[in-house]
Amino acid sequence: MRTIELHHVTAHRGARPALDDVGASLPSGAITALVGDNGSGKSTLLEVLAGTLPHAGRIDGLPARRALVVQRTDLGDRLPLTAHATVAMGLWAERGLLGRLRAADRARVDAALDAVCMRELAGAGLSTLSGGQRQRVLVAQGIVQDASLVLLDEPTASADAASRDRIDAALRALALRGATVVVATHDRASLARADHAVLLDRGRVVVEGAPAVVAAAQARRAAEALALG
Ligand SMILES: Nc1ncnc2c1ncn2[C@@H]1O[C@H](COP(=O)(O)OP(=O)(O)OP(=O)(O)O)[C@@H](O)[C@H]1O
Repeated sequence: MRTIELHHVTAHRGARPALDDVGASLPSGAITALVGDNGSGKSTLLEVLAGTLPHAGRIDGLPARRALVVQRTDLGDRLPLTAHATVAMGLWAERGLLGRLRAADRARVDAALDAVCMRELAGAGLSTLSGGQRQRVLVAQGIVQDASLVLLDEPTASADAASRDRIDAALRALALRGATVVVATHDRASLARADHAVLLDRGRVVVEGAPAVVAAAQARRAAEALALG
């Protein structure tokens, strides 16, 4: 698999550009962290990569099999679904609306639940799970799709330290099997554990490179903003 390359990518939310002339490289077999303040364009970039938001500019190397994991910890309040059924929904795009799951499908769903340590709670209703557990189920829904590009919007936002570690380990396993993993995150530990990082500010790329370099740039900018009052 090859690196995904973005060239002069621009995308609008209403009349305003939410991404403005973005250039970046997303290596395969690696985790890329997207960081930046609220409203800097992280979610917009994920949606452009997922193909759910139109854009101008060029993206080379975008694979057909893409999975987007959104941050929706309120999900179970409205849908009477078990964790297992939620993960099985990840197979719909590939297999159509499923009736009875085949043994091979069930094995894939079980493996995805295993990857986030949620197999024991497979039969639990989403509404009975904590925010962090629901988030793990959504990550499993992303894993089950066997996508070459896995996009996750703040997958550890409402997770405790143990859930965060499990999610990060599951993302590492995806990268090890060759996937390009892109994670929008505000979590410094997740940034530090990534292989590559992109810092966005108001829709533009400020710096791209090693996580430590990007973290230092982010800290410098925060200190400058504080000094300016
Ligand atoms: N549905 C929407 N309609 C109009 N504008 C939007 C919409 N969603 C986001 N925006 C705007 O687009 C810009 C980029 O938002 P985006 O959600 O991509 O940022 P983000 O970096 O993911 O932020 P956060 O860290 O808060 O999730 C912001 O100016 C935001 O106000």
